[in-house]
Amino acid sequence: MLKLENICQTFNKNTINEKVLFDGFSLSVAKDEFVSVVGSNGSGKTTLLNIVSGNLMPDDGKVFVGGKDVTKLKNYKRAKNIARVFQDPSLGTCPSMTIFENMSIADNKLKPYNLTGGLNHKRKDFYRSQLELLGLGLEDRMDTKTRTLSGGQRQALALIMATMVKPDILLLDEHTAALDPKSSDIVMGLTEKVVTEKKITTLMVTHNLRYAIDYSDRCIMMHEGNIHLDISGDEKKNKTIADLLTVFNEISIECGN
Ligand SMILES: Nc1ncnc2c1ncn2[C@@H]1O[C@H](COP(=O)(O)OP(=O)(O)OP(=O)(O)O)[C@@H](O)[C@H]1O
Repeated sequence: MLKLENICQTFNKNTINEKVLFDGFSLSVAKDEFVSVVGSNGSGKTTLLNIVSGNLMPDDGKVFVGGKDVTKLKNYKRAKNIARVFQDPSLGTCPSMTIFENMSIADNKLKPYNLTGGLNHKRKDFYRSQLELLGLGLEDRMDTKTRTLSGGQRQALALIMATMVKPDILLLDEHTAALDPKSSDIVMGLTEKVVTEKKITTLMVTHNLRYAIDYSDRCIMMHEGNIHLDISGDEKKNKTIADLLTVFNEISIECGN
């Protein structure tokens, strides 16, 4: 479903701050696979998501989604097929609009004039059923402005909005990092439910090693723009957080951190 081939990316080329991040980076993600991406600060996780979403055009290499070469496609065009939930709960929803208005906009995503499409009252029952999936009672608060929701509720809503029109790929960019431990667990559980029920190919960047092991089909650990560890199946099942931490520390020691 997703393929990155020989990606090269250097920041601040030919300056004293030159940073070669990717030098022939490749990754393939199968359809419906849920991949967690962990790694130290600066290892390239967010840049990887930016390259997939089209927010950053790599210096070299190719990006394929569903077999189609999207390397030259701008981010707003890729948004039809790729959805993203960010770390900051305020980025996924419009705070001055109600839950219903926010969902109408997300629902009209693929229509040509989505802002003028207006509110689709005929779809209200569908929106309600989507919100019911969350089990947070938001279906009874559809006229509530989203700015009055908690961070966890907003992230849960952002998740539903991002997946309401099923994307080919869902990018989760540390989407639980700004939440308290309980809300974070709730949103992570909801993520698993939504992604499994809707069968969405997912790439989740997280610093939470427990989430990385427990919720994904496959876990990759990045280090300095390379994949240092790539585990799935029984190999992943048998790994503990302590095992992952050991690998993490080994890399850091090699680096002299
Ligand atoms: N626009 C940019 N200009 C210059 N350098 C950049 C830019 N974007 C990323 N970098 C550099 O590339 C490296 C990887 O950054 P990236 O944000 O992808 O790491 P990360 O793994 O997501 O880190 P974190 O866990 O801290 O979010 C870092 O050294 C960063 O400073």
